[in-house]
Formats: sequence, C-alpha cells, structure tokens
Amino acid sequence: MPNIDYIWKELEESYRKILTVPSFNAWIDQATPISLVNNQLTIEVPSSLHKEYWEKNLSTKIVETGFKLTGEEITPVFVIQNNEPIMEDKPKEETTILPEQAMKNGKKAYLNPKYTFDTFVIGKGNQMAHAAALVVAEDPGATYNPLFFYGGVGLGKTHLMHAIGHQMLMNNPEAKVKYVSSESFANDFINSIKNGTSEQFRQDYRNVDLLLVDDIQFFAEKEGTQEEFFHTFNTLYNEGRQIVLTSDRLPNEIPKLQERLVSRFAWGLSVDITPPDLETRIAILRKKADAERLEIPEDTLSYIAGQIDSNIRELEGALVRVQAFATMNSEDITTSLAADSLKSLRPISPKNQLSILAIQEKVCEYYHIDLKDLKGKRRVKSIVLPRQIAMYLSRELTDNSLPKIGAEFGGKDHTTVIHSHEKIQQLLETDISLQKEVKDIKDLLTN
Ligand SMILES: Nc1ncnc2c1ncn2[C@@H]1O[C@H](COP(=O)(O)OP(=O)(O)OP(=O)(O)O)[C@@H](O)[C@H]1O
Repeated sequence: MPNIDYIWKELEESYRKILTVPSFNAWIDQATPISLVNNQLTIEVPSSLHKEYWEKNLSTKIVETGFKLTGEEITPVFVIQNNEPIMEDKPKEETTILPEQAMKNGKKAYLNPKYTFDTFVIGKGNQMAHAAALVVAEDPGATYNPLFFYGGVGLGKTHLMHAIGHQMLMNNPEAKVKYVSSESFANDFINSIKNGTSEQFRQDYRNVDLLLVDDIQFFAEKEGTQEEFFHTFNTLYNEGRQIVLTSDRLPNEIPKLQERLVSRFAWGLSVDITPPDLETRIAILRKKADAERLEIPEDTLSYIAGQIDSNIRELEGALVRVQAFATMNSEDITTSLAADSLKSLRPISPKNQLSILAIQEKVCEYYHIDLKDLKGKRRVKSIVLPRQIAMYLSRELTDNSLPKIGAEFGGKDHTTVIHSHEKIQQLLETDISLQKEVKDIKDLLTN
C-alpha cells in the first residue's frame, strides 16, 4: 500500500491539472493530509467553508485516485483545523498573468490590475474570505449571494472584491462587471436625478453580471440611495446575478441602514476579515518585495512586519518608506536601516500598539474596580459605566473588530459593544465630567 505522502503528492498532481492556480492555492494548498488508517484518509482544512467545498467538489477525485493507486476504496474524512495559522512554506505556484482581454475588461470595470487572487496572500485572518471569494468568482450567483466582507481598515476587502472581478472576467471575458464605492453609487444616483438620466443609471447598474459595491457603511443615512440600491439589489438578485459588498462592520451594525436591506444582505454569506498574524504579514511583505524585485533579508522583513500589526496598507507603506530611505542614502536594505526609516512612524500610530487589555487595565485602575468585574456581567452603575468606557476606548483606539472587542469583555455580543460605544458618545456630547475622565484615561494610555 503506498504511503500517505505518496498518495497526497499524486492527488496534488491530479488537482493541479484540473484546477486554476487560485483554486489550487485556496483548496489544495490549504489542506493537510493527517492520517491514512483503515482506508480512511483524514484531511485537515481551515474552515467549515473549505470542508463543504471539498466534500461537494473535490472528494470524488480522492476516491478515484485512491483506487487507482491502492486498488482499495479510500474514504476521505475532513476535519477543521484548530485555528492554526497557515504558514507559506510550500513552493510558490507560478503566477497567472491576466490575459490582455481580461485586463482591458477589468480596466473598464475600474478594477485595479494589482488586486488579483495571485497577489493575495492567504493567512489565518482571511482564508475563509478568500475561499468564499473564489467560490463566487468561479460560480457567480449560485452559492453565496450576496457575499459580504466586513472588517477593519486596510485588511484586503477591496483587494478580494477586485480579485473576484478579474477571475470572473478571465473565465468569461464577456461578463459585465461593475465596481463602485458606495459613494460613487450615491453620486451617480443623485446626478441621474439631476440630469434626468434615471433610465441610463438603471441600465448601468441593473444589466451587470457582477456588481461590487465597496464600503457600504457610507449608505448610512442616505435614504434615497438606499431605496434605489434596494431595487438594484432585487433586480440583480432575482436574475441570479452576483452581488459582493464590503463594509467595516456587519450590516445590522450600520446605523440607519434600512431593515429590508439588512435582511437581504443576510441571505448570502457574511465573512469577517481579521488582522493578519505575524507569519502572514511577513508573507505579504515577501510577496511585495519579490514583485518589486527588492533584495531584503528575511530578518528585516520580520522586523518590518513586527512594527505594524493591523493594517496591511500601512504595512505596505512601511516597505515603501524603507525602500525610499535606502535609495536616498544609497544603502542596502538592512534591519538597522529599516529601524531608522521607521523610527518616526512609531509615535503616530499608537492605535496599533494599544491592546484591549491595556485599556481595560487602565480603566480599572482609574475607577478602582477589578478587571474581573469589568469583564463580568454585574450591572451596578459603578461598574457598568467604566465597562462602557473601556468598550468605547477599545473601539476608538484600536483596530479590533466589534466581535473581537465583545469577546475580550468576557464573551459579550458585538451589539453590546455598539450600544456602549453609542451611549458614551452620546454622553460625551454634554457631560463635562465624563469628558474629563475619558480624556484623562486617554492621556494615561497614550503617554
Ligand atoms: N492578504 C493580502 N495579500 C496581499 N496584499 C494584501 C492582502 N490584504 C491586503 N492587501 C493589500 O493591502 C492594501 C489594502 O487592502 P484593501 O484596500 O483591499 O483593504 P480594505 O479592507 O478594502 O480597506 P478599507 O477598509 O480602507 O477599504 C492593498 O494594497 C492590498 O493589496
């Protein structure tokens, strides 16, 4: 009987022949064979979404190949990884270059040619979002409609959205893809009313195969735009066209978003993108450095990745800064040069350095209460207010998502965090002593 490594290698080879490079990277590369016992092949995958996809689309191949190699019936069993980070230690797949036609169509659809699946590094915080994006790109309108990405600033939501557009155009160059920010949608709508071109507006938005709308939190409070978007959504959805949306938070957390939109957005799949872990940040920098043909030692990449822990846009900015600094001084890029060039960045990004725990501890110290109580459920006023302040500050001073903040407060729901944030925000408008207290705590935290 051939061993598990041999069988897996053969399987990889056969998948390579039938899958696109992004699909191979998303499904096969992210899976790990664990054991082969009594003809049962156990395979570890990162999420339930991966498990479903494997079971539905990829497992027949295992039975087929297994039989060819062993003469026996091999049964695949999928288990979900125990939150292990994914390390990029496998050789890189060759890059797919966008065919010229797909590139042209992508430009027409306002897609950034750099935001493809190939340039996207898969890591712990985004592997589910990446997999969902791929499913939608390969089979638009069929599985997750709408697909909704949410998460903090600069974590790759727009990138994945564009990648879906590019992939769809690669598969079908005739596909009509439209990408807009929610503000552009609102502006187009308002202009169409002003110029009497409502019919054209509708044609533009309702005759597409894929509509990508970025940052829909900016729909908040725009009644007319929401109304129009509601009809656009319905038309596209009813015709089986794919809709992909992004926001910095879940639909039900967007203030003044109409209930009927919130409920429609929940018809599909909402996926959170969380900040990348250190390995992923290093992998992103390495990919970027390779693309720019920069010579950077590994330890320098690790150093830079260690400086910026939540926003990938800032991470890329740091690399550009180091590169510019090296060019200006005609020096090679080393860790000490990176440290010099990033020195001045550090004080202006306290947002990245504060942890929720640091905020909680400072608030406890300030109000003389126990951390246990702050994170607990007691509803006495002397604890409730500091708890709300700590949640407020966690939202204001860190990039953590609402669910993450809730979790750090003894497993509270994200809606509790929203409520607390709103409550303190409201009080701060009029309550002078609270203004002073919050300012004192902020000063203590940032000095
Ligand atoms: N996993 C990743 N691999 C490679 N590059 C990434 C990844 N995630 C993000 N980036 C890069 O980081 C930058 C910011 O990403 P993007 O604009 O997609 O973030 P966003 O989540 O849409 O942010 P915002 O909330 O500001 O709209 C882009 O240049 C993008 O290419």
